[in-house]
Amino acid sequence: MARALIGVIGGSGLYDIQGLTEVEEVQVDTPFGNTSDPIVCGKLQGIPVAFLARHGRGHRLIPSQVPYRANIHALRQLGVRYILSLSAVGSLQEEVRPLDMVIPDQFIDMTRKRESTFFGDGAVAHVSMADPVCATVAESLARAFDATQEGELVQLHQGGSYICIEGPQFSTRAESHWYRSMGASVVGMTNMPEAKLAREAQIAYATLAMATDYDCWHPREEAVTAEAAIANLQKNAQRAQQIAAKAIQFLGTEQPKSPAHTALDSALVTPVEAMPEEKQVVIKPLLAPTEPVLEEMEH
Ligand SMILES: CSC[C@H]1O[C@H](OP(=O)(O)O)[C@H](O)[C@@H]1O
Ligand SMILES: Nc1ncnc2[nH]cnc12
Repeated sequence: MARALIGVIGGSGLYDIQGLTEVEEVQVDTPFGNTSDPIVCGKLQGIPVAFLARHGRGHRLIPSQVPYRANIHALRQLGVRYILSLSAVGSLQEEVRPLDMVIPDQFIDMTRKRESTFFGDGAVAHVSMADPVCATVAESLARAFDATQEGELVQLHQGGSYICIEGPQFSTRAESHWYRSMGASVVGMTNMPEAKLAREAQIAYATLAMATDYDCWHPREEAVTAEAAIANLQKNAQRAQQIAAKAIQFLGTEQPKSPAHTALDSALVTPVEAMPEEKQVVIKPLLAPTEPVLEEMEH
């Protein structure tokens, strides 16, 4: 099976990754069925990458229907140690203007209808979500933003909370004001439980969030529509590709250690041998060492 070091999950408006060579599409078998779309594996500047369109190519899946567990399990099976998530978001703060980019360092999970763990059914673990974003992956995105800047007005905001709603409807005005009162920076519909599952899979995760609108709280701006959000996202799509490529280069050459890589060391309560056999099939791949991928790359 193709192996990858870095996974890129492309959100709204980002259905492929440019510049991949040695491309191979794979349908990974998972205990949770199919991924959102076949995973596109290939190399970017010699670094093995796996790209997954979160909503499928053609944007067929609403946020509640994205098979988050299948997606993360499949990426882990491919050997992925770092995930770059690319996402459209609404801005909840005046200074985060539409077209600006944000690298959140926190998430608030307001989703209600999603399977959000690999555990249960005879296997118990409690991973820490105190710092849900890998600081090193976030840093690689920030460095990539700086390295690809061409004097444009797009600003990067480092840090801030991404509040994840169930969707697919956008928020009511009352909700939007409420999220602002919580101090959240941006609102989206997909990064939870994705980030939780990445942590359970011991994958370092960070998001490049692209502000497309002011949601519906702003006194002088129109309430968001999907049409307007996607139009603004498309203005940033090329830049997002450049940032992702550069971050992949940094991560691929530096291969930093992340606390996420050992998240289960202090979290696993049930010994693997005590788990029911069908559960071991789910959990063992999350515990498997990823080092062989790195060794292969060095030769
Ligand atoms: C079309 S705007 C709303 C849509 O875009 C975001 O998705 P993603 O994070 O995959 O870019 C947002 O969460 C909604 O699903
Ligand atoms: N205002 C908004 N709310 C939720 N998800 C979004 N994605 C882009 N804009 C959004």
